[in-house]
Amino acid sequence: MKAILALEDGTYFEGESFGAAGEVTGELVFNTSMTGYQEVMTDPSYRGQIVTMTYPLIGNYGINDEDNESDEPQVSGFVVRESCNYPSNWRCQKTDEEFLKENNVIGIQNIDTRALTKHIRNQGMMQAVISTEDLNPNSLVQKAKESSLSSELVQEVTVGESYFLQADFQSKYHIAVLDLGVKENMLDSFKQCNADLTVLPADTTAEEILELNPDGLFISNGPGDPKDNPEVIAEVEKLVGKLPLFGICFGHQILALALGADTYKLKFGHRGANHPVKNLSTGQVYITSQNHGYAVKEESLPEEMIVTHKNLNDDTVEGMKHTKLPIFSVQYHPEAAPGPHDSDFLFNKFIELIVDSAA
Ligand SMILES: NC(=O)CC[C@H](N)C(=O)O
Repeated sequence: MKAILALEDGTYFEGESFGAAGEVTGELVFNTSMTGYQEVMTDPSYRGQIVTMTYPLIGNYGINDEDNESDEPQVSGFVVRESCNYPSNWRCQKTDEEFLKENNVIGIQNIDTRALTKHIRNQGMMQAVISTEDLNPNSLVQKAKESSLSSELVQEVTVGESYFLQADFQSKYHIAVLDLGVKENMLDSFKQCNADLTVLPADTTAEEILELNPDGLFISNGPGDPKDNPEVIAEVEKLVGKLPLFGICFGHQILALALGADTYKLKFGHRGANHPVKNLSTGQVYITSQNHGYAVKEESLPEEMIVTHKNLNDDTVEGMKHTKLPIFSVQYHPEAAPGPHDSDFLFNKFIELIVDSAA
């Protein structure tokens, strides 16, 4: 079945429907990871976005029940050059197309994803629409223009009720997790560090968090513009100086805003599994997994916050820490699902910070 991908600037691409039929709008972004399409599809940070995979063959090892980063696919739409109909892997349970179809996610294939990506790199991220129903490019461009990224994406992905998770081995620490769209693999990473977790809805207040008496608070990844969440930022601000704090990606941005700094939107973001990040104090470079469209403004950081990491591609802030309090955060994804495991140790680093600050 024919499908069209149309962008708000008037550009459009004809392709073939794959996954569910219908029509969907979203912010068009690209991801350069060669593997990990299942983790990308199910990462709640992609809520509201149409994701283009730049690697040309997607789906070749299929989909399994274990690698999801959340309960369902989160992307609004999925764009590929070619989806594989005959995946081959011992863990494979279904094809990517079956997965999208059964979860009602609209995909499009046979797209020149190289040309599309170059276009987004030049023009920046923008709203787009995929349709199998309306095949009139002019009307589709109009629909893309009229759409916008929702400001309530966190409410769509956060947990309804808090829940408890036990550490994989001996329980030694208790970490409160502010779930703004948390990826499963972040929870797994903490569980492997002897941490019990209480996962909390995004509207949990600072008082409620303190009542749990946790050893620290982890602020998770999440979708959309961090500034669309003033209530969350205000509650995190109240916890500065009260608990050890660690933020990843969206959590890093929320933490920066809570400390009085500012964030801004990047032109086309960082989404992929090989972004080089430099630790400014050791000079060591890590290859990191990333997925973000916003970043922290370096010059807006208060004096007590220092930049610890920078992206070697564009010199943007990738990590920060407080000079006196046990607070640090990174923009990249140490849990790396998908991606390299260079930065796994950061989960343990938070535990060490908790131990040190209690001593
Ligand atoms: N992975 C994330 O947490 C993404 C954070 C934020 N939504 C951004 O795009 O910058």
